[in-house]
Amino acid sequence: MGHHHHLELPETPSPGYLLANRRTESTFEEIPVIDFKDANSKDPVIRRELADRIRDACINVGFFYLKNHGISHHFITDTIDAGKRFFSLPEPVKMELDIHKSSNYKGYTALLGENTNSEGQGDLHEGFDIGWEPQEASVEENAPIDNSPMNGGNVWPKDLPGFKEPVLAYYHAAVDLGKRLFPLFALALDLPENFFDDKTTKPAAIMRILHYPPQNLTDIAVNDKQIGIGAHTDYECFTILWQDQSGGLQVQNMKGQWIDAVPIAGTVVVNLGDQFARWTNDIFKSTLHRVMNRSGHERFSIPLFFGTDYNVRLEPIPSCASPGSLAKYDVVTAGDYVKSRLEATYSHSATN
Ligand SMILES: O=C(O)CCC(=O)C(=O)O
Ligand SMILES: [Fe+2]
Repeated sequence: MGHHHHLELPETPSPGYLLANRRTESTFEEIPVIDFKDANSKDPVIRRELADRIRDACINVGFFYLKNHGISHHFITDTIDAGKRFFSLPEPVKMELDIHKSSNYKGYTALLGENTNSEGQGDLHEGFDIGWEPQEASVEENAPIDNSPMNGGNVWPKDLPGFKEPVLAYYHAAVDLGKRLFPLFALALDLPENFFDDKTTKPAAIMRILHYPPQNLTDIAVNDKQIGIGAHTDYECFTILWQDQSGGLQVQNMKGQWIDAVPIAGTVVVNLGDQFARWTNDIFKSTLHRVMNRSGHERFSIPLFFGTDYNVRLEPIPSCASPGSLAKYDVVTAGDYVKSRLEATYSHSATN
């Protein structure tokens, strides 16, 4: 037969290296700690070694702790202090910033306002959400206009002096860390270090301050449908999560066991979200996690969800596609994906 008479598998620029090397049968019992001090190294061999450790965590766990992450301690404590002052305002004052009033999911989420696991009955936390905003009003007046579904500014509490500044300072410090992580994720995927640069031009980074009241132990036994945050995966590429010392974050391994992500002072948790799972055909894991605050006291955390620009299409990258294999996911834009997940999360508390 002639050499063009039968269907040929499409050529891909890379031989599905990561696909061939994944270890789907492995599971994890603990979450690795990765030292980020090497991220500054001028030596590409050292950066490569760091990327290899990150790759291993991304393929096998989807979670890792990062130490020497570069976010100054006072940015954290000042933001938690600000959050405590905000959450102790009277409920009607907080509800003036109700997230349901905003077209782009910014502002206040009341207790039970979210239902992160669709099988749950509402999450036992309250939260305050912001997105990109320059730190000083005078700079970046010409910041790129974002016409995506998530477009729009932040809302801030009136009459709460000293709130916005520390919160924005933390936001920018965490966004800077996110910008340093993207090149390492690229390396981990055998892509050029700058692969994500043109896909992350206007940081699609949503930050939350979360407050979990202590959860009554008896209630948990009776009703496991109302926990701090129901089992879910995150929606973006990755999340930079600061958690206080209360504990309660749990991560599901491939055997379905819940592994405690025990707080480790001086670290942040980094976990992958669905955008990376979609880029990589699930070779990078977007791992299920939840929070149950059984500490007996209040718990605070600060997740920052770091996605690509909302107009970027989530297409499988060559190192994660094998010739002729079907992509696991329909290609959608990052903005449409995040918005659809947020709609589902908040729909149960919508008033219309
Ligand atoms: O509070 C935490 O530790 C986790 C929060 C979380 O998973 C989320 O907001 O997506
Ligand atoms: Fe999460």
